[in-house]
Amino acid sequence: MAFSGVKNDRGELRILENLDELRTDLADYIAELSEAAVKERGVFAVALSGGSLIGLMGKLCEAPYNKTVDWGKWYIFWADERVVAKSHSDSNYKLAKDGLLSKVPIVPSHVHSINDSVSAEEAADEYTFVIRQLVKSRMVSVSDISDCPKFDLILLGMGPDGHVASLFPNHAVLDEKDEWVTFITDSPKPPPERITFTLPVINSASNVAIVVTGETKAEAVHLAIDNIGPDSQSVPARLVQPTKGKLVWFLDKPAASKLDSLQFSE
Ligand SMILES: O=C1O[C@H](COP(=O)(O)O)[C@@H](O)[C@H](O)[C@H]1O
Repeated sequence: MAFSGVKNDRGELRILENLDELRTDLADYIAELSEAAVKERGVFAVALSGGSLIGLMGKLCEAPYNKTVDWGKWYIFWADERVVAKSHSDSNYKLAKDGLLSKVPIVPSHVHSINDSVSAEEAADEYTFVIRQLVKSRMVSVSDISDCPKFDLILLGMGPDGHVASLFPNHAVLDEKDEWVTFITDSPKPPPERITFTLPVINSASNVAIVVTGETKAEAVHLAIDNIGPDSQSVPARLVQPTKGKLVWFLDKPAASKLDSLQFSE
């Protein structure tokens, strides 16, 4: 690892030498959280994102994780989803199914994807209802300081504009305080219609990981993590601040290249 430590109030930073190291560290981290949650609660409720994240989770499909992780106890959700058919190449569900879920023994009824045959608004409402039922049965915990669900882990990627889930810069969706899951129909990144966890839900999780690679995202990483004043407030990733949970950043060296004053151990 090139650097590991805590950076101001922005959580733990893990900067990895290369993508292979990042994939291994991420798999270890997820496997450890899964083991701890299963020991404590009997289940592991994890929300995925789309994009590059799924490929970076690939080691979980390999030994030893494919055998040692208690896959039967996993409950899968999406922190955001594109409102397209599940068979569409833009679907975050399809991405995760092809790249991860079809390769490990997850129980199909534990996979909670959105209804792809209704409007974005209906899909967000139905998804909220699904999560509510699972909170009632305690498959998903509940926050002790709000009525929000408390996922064991929410895994986020970040776009070059600093968006996380489908929370885009300067979008009204960033101000949503009442809903758990909301929708947008004007995403600046196609496809336009999406559902997304809101900031209160993301910030109620026990653990949040933001996984970012590549130089094209270095400026957004700098704005999201370093103390640089008002400019940074428009970066959605900066608004990820778990109230009681733990935030960990997984970065490769190019993504971390614009961070202030970090000493890399070569
Ligand atoms: O559109 C989306 O983009 C982000 C970032 O994707 P990446 O490919 O740049 O990592 C992703 O986290 C989100 O789930 C997705 O819907």
